[in-house]
Amino acid sequence: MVFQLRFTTLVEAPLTVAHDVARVLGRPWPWALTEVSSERPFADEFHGSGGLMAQVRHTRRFHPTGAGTLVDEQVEWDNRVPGVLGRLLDQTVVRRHVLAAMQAHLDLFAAAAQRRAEDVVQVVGAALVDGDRVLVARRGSGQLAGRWEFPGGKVERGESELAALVRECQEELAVDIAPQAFLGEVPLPGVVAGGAPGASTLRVWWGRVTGGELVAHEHSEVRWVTADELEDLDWIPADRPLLPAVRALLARL
Ligand SMILES: Nc1nc2c([nH]c(=O)n2[C@H]2C[C@H](O)[C@@H](COP(=O)(O)OP(=O)(O)OP(=O)(O)O)O2)c(=O)[nH]1
Repeated sequence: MVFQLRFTTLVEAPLTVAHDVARVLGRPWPWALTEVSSERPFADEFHGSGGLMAQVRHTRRFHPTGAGTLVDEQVEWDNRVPGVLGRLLDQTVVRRHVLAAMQAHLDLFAAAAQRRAEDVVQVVGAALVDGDRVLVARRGSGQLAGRWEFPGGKVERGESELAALVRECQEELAVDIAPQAFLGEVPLPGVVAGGAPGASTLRVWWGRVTGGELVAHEHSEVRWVTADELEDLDWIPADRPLLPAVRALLARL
């Protein structure tokens, strides 16, 4: 008979940090587990067995949200003792042990991930929408010059993500914006602002222009494009996984 418990934790950290800290902390089981799959920074799965639990299956999924990373964990196990006695043992001993161990583990994890996030540079991007079009910007200089991106930039220490988004749009485009909702998050490869390789992510919010005259202060070009024109642009490769969410947004507005 298979027993299971599910745990959901909201961690104030980007996807990469939540995933990496979770992996450093491991799992709260006193025996070794074998990695079955790992897809950084979205999921991992470990199997093992020990104590009263046979065939433990522990899966974790990391979902980006506007408030941080939602970590969805499932612990499944089979009891070594069959039948009614096994069910009784599960209710009185095993389940309580799993709950207590996971609770302590998750509290530690959430605090550690939040602390680690303070040292990781966060990049924010704005998908600015007008009617059925979204504003895209072509990077004017640097290694990624000529590639298309969402206007935005690095969040400064002590600054909120949305304050950074508003500031960057003012600096880069000379417009006031009203952020509307979180759209998605992708890991950024390589080093961002001298941080650890692969530690930063780009978190994109959609919004509307509420004032100002659009001027490309830092980009070589800005363009309002429809959903059908998105795919053909020469995007920064890291941004491509965000395009389905932008298309879906334009379709439903
Ligand atoms: N703004 C933006 N940056 C992106 C996107 N995709 C992507 O990989 N990046 C990367 C490029 C850079 O390594 C980093 C953002 O840095 P940035 O140079 O725009 O930041 P910033 O405006 O704060 O610039 P600065 O202080 O260095 O002048 O994120 C995107 O869609 N928008």
